Amino acid sequence: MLRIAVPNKGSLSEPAAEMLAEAGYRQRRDSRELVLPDPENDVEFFFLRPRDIAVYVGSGTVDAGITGRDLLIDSGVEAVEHRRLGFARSTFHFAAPPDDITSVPELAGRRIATSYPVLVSGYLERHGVSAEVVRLDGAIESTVRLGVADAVADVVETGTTLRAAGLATFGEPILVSEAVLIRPSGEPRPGLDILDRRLQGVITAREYVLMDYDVPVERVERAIRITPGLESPTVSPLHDRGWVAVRAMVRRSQTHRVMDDLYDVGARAILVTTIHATRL
Ligand SMILES: Nc1ncnc2c1ncn2[C@@H]1O[C@H](COP(=O)(O)OP(=O)(O)OP(=O)(O)O)[C@@H](O)[C@H]1O
Ligand SMILES: O=P(O)(O)OC[C@H]1O[C@H](OP(=O)(O)OP(=O)(O)O)[C@H](O)[C@@H]1O
Ligand SMILES: [Mg+2]
Repeated sequence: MLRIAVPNKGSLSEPAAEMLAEAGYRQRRDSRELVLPDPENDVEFFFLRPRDIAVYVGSGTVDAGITGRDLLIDSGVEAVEHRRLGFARSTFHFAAPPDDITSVPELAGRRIATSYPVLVSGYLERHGVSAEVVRLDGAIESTVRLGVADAVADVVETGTTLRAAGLATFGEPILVSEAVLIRPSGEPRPGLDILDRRLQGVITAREYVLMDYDVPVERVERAIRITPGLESPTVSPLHDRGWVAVRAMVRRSQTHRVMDDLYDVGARAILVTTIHATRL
């Protein structure tokens, strides 16, 4: 049985559970369940604190885990990022009151509050800046107002929390993060390939839509240049010999541009369908 660590709380927990359910795995019914065997799929889930997951994976106690790239790096543990999962996207930034600090060199000798001390210290060291790192568990944005720090280093998604605290980011992002599947270093454990293929299937199903349309035979080559599909689009005859039907996968983010372009070359009855699952 493949042992998989899954976040039990926080921002990663719900989207991770959703992705696993879409990949055909059992879901826990109660958020207090700590272990969930899924014998039908030959896996066992362990619900753990997101911050601890890298530690369990690094030591080989579990065979794989879902966590954030920022948490993996901050753990300092040797575990391998096996696949990006495309949710819980964020950037990790320095921020401070804009009338005080606006560049990384200005952090020298100042106090920086963060929940990610290893990640931040590593960055400062690489940039030759010597500053005091103050480790706190959360609500980092409040620390400047409360006088325990001069700047912060924290997760930024929309920037709303920073703005509300009167702070502004400066410098390049310290890290671009998202949820990732991690595994112990060395050879992947047997069974990881199946989990990985299933998760990849969910990611693809989310990233693509299925597009169907009819197009006059003499314009089909032009239409297909707009929707080349993943390997090659399906072209089927219609009852009216002058037309064919085409089916292809299209990037979700491109849906409307592609429909406009198809319409312009003469395609009609353009239909878009959501994909539930894929195995490529
Ligand atoms: N607002 C957010 N948007 C996207 N990702 C986020 C956000 N907040 C935290 N994360 C990500 O969640 C992971 C941290 O999860 P963790 O559960 O430790 O903290 P949390 O989500 O802030 O939960 P809590 O503060 O409720 O304990 C990191 O990978 C981080 O990048
Ligand atoms: O850029 P935003 O969209 O505002 O999101 C970023 C905020 O979200 C998270 O905080 P969370 O709500 O988890 O509280 P915490 O600081 O107590 O962890 C993170 O730590 C930031 O504070
Ligand atoms: Mg938080």
